[in-house]
Amino acid sequence: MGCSFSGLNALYDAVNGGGDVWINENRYRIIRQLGEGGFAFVYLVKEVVAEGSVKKLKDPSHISDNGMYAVKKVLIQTPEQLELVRQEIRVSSLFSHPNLLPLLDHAIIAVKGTQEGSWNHEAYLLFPVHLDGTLLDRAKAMKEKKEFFPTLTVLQIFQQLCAGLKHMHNFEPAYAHNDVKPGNVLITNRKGQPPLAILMDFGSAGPAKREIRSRSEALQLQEWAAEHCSAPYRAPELWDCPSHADIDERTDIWALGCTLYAIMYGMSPFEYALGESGGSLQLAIVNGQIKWPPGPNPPYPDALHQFVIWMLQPQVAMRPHIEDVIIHVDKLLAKYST
Ligand SMILES: Nc1ncnc2c1ncn2[C@@H]1O[C@H](COP(=O)(O)OP(=O)(O)OP(=O)(O)O)[C@@H](O)[C@H]1O
Repeated sequence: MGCSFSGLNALYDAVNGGGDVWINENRYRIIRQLGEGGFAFVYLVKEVVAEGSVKKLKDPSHISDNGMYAVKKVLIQTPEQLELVRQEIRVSSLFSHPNLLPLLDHAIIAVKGTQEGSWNHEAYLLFPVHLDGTLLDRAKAMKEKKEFFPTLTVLQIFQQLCAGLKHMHNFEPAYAHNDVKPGNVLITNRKGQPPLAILMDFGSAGPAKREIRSRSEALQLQEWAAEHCSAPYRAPELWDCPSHADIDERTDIWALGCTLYAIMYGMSPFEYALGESGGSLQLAIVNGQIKWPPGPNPPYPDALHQFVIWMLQPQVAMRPHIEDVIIHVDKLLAKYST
């Protein structure tokens, strides 16, 4: 799926009252908005099939039975934003795994800017739609109701995230997702099966290994991380990077540890610092100061708490790789599924 760039490839259909989007040869009717991000809106769309026409998606295994999809519209105002979207498209196209959201089609178009003679761009990215929302929505709703996922469900969701990440970490060269968090996991309920967990949003993903060899490289990395890696899930080495450091995909393992905690308790283990007067998220993270919910009789066995602590090693050299994490989650699943 190469990066197409043409005013003809996709165009917002003004003639039809702005209700339709074209992505290459396929036309989609916008049903409603599903969510929004920094410069993006995500819509539920239904494919408009002209009589006698045949659906032309590159990978026919992703053709939806009911014609429903998600379209992400990204507003692009600077060359840097255009390069970021192109990067997201390139990276998304690299992977094919049941726990990673596939990019089905895309188009980038030029649109007239507000100033006379100026041009901006819009990107349209087509994905399978998952209408049950994100892990963040679910974990927050449960927290409000003071409910908890059963231990087995926590592990089943977590195992799927690990499987998706392993696919990225084992890529040649290794890729890091760089923004693993509950808001980037789509959760779908399935009858008689554990919920399906799918990692999405590859806007921050890239080759994982970086050799930092000077103060200015370290500061550049911190600046990049401040923009791309959500603060409560950001690894210590991305907050306070030494002038000589070998960064690798274990930044994702840190975020994964925070995400396991969030599946249980609805927030990052460091988010408490934001609510404390004089509290500092960065200090809590670089010192690895996890706060567990107070009170006796925690809803989860100590083995799950220890699992989180093991992934949240502030020193990268001590932090496990994805293969180690998978061995451990498999062991816990065997233990708690009986
Ligand atoms: N395939 C999908 N199916 C259903 N809902 C989706 C889908 N993709 C995205 N969404 C919804 O749209 C929201 C924003 O999507 P996404 O995270 O990709 O945008 P973003 O601009 O990269 O966001 P952020 O600024 O948080 O990184 C998600 O939180 C989710 O609620």
